[in-house]
Amino acid sequence: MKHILTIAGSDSGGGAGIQADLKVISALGAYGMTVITAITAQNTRGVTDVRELDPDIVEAQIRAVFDDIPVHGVKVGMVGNAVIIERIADLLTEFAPHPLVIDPVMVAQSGHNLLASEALEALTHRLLPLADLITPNIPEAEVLLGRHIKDGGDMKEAATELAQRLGSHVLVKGGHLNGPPCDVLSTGTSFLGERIPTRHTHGTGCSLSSALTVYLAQGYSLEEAVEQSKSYVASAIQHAFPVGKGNSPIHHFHAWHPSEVGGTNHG
Ligand SMILES: Nc1ncnc2c1ncn2[C@@H]1O[C@H](COP(=O)(O)OP(=O)(O)OP(=O)(O)O)[C@@H](O)[C@H]1O
Ligand SMILES: Cc1ncc(COP(=O)(O)O)c(N)n1
Repeated sequence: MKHILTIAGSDSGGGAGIQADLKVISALGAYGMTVITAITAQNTRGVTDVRELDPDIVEAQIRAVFDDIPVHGVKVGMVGNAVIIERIADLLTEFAPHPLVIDPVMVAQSGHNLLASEALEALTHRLLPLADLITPNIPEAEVLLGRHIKDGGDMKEAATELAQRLGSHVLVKGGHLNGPPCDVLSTGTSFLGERIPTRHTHGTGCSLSSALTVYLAQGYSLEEAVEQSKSYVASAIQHAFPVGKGNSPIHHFHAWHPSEVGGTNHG
């Protein structure tokens, strides 16, 4: 059983962030550990408040895990601000865990900012270069590159250029473009899926990066890990059921408890 650590923000609604990560890690047969960087007051309708934690308690959590428990893979999600980023980067340099998957979370699906604007510099120069794999969605890749991405060709160029700049593999996720969702890896491989017509996709990005961390830790190749993770997330979207009045999370434990209402356009 692999031990996987997620360093991310808490989502009180249970659909994204630390809560989604822990569900994915457990559903895919690994042991999950958590370092919380920020607490969000959040539900299926949006984020109403955010508190970033003191970097000392972020550091204490990371040290508590690494001092005692073998870590077989780390995923990083919402990191909040530059001071927390610097601290995490120092500690990940010290402990050097692999695989290290970083989801450069910037804005929640609901539109709330999850990364301070002054933190971009620290993210790109201190944290992202430590990653084995970075998983930006299209708006995040646009911010990292400083240009617009409008189609599959642009996504391919973006993945290759970011990989060269940051010295890691990059998976640009295509959920935000119209049509069948296609994710593009910096190795040149594209992963085409079928678009499931539902608004219940809260936490898909968090879930994909957690799944990638587990599969890579379990010894899958990069391409296999993307294939498996995409297929897991697609099934979880397919089985999503409404839990609130807004955009509900995906169903992480669909393999054990298939939902009867899961599927399309409900809610
Ligand atoms: N409606 C959909 N049907 C099938 N797959 C989807 C759908 N929407 C997104 N995906 C897939 O889910 C994963 C996450 O993609 P997306 O581009 O939405 O990332 P994200 O914006 O970080 O996620 P989030 O929506 O949680 O912010 C990708 O593998 C993408 O292809
Ligand atoms: C704590 C936390 N981390 C990440 C996300 C992004 O997920 P989404 O884009 O699905 O809102 C979020 N909403 N909250």
